[in-house]
Amino acid sequence: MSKQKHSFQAEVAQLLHLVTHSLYSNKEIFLRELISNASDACDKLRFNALADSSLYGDQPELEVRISFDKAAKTLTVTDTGIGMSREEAIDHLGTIAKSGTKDFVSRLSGDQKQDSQLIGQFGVGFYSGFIVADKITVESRRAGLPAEQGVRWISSGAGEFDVEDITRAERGTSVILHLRDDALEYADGWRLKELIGKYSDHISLPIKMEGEKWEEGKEEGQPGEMVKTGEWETINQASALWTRPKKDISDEQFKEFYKQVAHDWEDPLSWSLNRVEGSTEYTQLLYIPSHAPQDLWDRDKKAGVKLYVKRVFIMDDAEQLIPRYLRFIKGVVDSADLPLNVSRELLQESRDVRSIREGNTRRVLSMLEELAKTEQAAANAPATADASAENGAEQKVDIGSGESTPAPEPTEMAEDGVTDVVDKNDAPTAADAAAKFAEEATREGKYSTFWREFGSVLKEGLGEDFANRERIAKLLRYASTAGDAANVSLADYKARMKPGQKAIYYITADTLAGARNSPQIEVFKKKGIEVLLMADRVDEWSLSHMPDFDGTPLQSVAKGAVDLGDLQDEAEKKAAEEAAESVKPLLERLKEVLKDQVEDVRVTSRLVDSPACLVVKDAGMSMQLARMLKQAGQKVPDTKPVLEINAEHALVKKLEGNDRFDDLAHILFDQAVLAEGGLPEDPAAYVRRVNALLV
Ligand SMILES: Nc1ncnc2c1ncn2[C@@H]1O[C@H](COP(=O)(O)OP(=O)(O)OP(=O)(O)O)[C@@H](O)[C@H]1O
Repeated sequence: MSKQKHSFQAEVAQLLHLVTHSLYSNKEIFLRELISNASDACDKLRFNALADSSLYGDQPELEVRISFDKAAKTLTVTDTGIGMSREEAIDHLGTIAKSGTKDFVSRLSGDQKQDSQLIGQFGVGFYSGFIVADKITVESRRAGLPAEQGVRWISSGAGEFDVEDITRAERGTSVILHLRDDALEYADGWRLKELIGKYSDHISLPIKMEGEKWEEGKEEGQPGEMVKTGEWETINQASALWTRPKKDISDEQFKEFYKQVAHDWEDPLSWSLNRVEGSTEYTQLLYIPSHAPQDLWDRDKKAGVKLYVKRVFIMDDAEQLIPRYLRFIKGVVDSADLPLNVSRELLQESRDVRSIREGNTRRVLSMLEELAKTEQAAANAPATADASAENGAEQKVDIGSGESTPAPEPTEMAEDGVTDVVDKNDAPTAADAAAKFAEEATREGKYSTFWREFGSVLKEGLGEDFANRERIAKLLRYASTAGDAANVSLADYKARMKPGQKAIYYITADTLAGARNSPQIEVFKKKGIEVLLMADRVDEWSLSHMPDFDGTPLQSVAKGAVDLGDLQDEAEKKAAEEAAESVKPLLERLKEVLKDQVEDVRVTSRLVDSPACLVVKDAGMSMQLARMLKQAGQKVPDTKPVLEINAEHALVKKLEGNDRFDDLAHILFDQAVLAEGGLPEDPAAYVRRVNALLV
């Protein structure tokens, strides 16, 4: 087929524009991205060849070659991987298949600072070539196709690309970058070797470059030069990182490996490498990222743990290896026991896989406990204590058996992971944004960073992982009435409980401000009883799976009548009983007027400044959760709330004998709905009634 012009998918064109404009100051990452694609392509071939070894043809080696031509101003990355057919080149290099891309591009604002931060989190893969090249030629042949079915793809990154058929003797792909004049430093052997060492040393494939040697000038006075020897030399260590002894792996290498497997630009918060022996044998290298991906809330999103069997890549995102509530974890599991031809279906049934998943879960929980402990220790330490701990030093867990408690290594100062920021236009860049993020993460403490980014997902574990519920419970953090911080653990709360207090009190609302100012907690505030404030969508659901913590029941203050038990003195109890008695006729009248809206009307001692509030029955679903489910289009049982009134309040006292009783009763109810975060059923009627009072 002859040459054909194609247009990029709209999002690709937009992304390309941003890539070349926003990532300018960290341009060298393009090499990591291209080598990483080359390595993925080799992994894919190796995997497909398990079923069909003829795919190797007469070219059994899997390798990456990097070459450059100073005179032609080109840099070429060639791999002997799976390659691409014509259709694949059009599809894969002209569209972005990643989920969340549309959403991602729609969030780009045109503001360079914000956008570069977003791009940094998204990862740009192949397109990063355009940071240093004004034209890219890709030549490829898919494994198994004849030489005449090669393809050439050419684009200058401006909206269109050309595709034509070529004859290509070798299987695999060559990406030829036509370097921009300000990127000629990458047509240099030393510079390339330095970058390969920095970014790709951990890749298990050999990355080769043609050797060079110094040759003196042939005639007197003529300068000497480096000339190519024609021999290809392997530049990297070419052994999978997780197979090396821990002591031989530097922090930089761990971080680089993370960036490759997670497609992230920022350093991880923590990692753990372990060789597990026992009934099933495997190596796990797990990372906790430092920020949430775009699609964290997609519960069907595949987990980010890659499966290898005896060093052979089997699949990305093997969801069976990690429970869903830990879907943010990235890394690699290399099993010694699973068969090479293992399928996703087989994984579901495998006992080995179950025990790997349990081992991974325990390991991640240990890593989180370690982060929390370090942060707590730093917070408790006097100001002069070990500065490295306060600075959010790296958290690493030593290699060892999977069942051992991970021992943190001696700590070092955290690095920002960005070494070469050359800010050309004074504009903030992805690298700046990453550095700023790292600085913030350091300041707030790593566990707090983790909690801010992933806490809501971890909470799902209360309902999903019964066996580890207690460990998860200890990792929970909430805002509370005791202060402004949102890092109160249940253990902290328990330690501060008042004498006689029998429950851990909490309230859920649509927002933290709503929870903090809720009438339902007035008496708690007055008495100085701490209440945990929750505004996460998963809070109520997750807590329904945790009736108690460490033997103390958890009690929603918005459910059931408030019973402060021993926290109320005799005089208070007596006053409450008397008040209830005296307003009985009023309650009856209110019940009659509001019978369509409420289940019951009763007097409460929980209110101090407000006239009324709404609660649900003990086992009922909170109104907030019911609202949320309704919004999500789900069926919710039609239960009515209970209206509780404050017999001491002037408005309530005014009700008695008032000739506008019915209107006031409705206003009282609607205001309680508003205070709880809802909307009156008939807002216009509410406004009319209030206006009638105002004139
Ligand atoms: N060297 C290569 N050999 C074969 N296919 C390739 C090669 N480079 C890219 N591709 C194909 O092009 C697709 C797009 O590559 P790109 O780097 O943009 O995204 P990605 O690798 O899927 O994701 P990421 O942005 O996370 O790296 C790849 O998924 C792959 O199918």
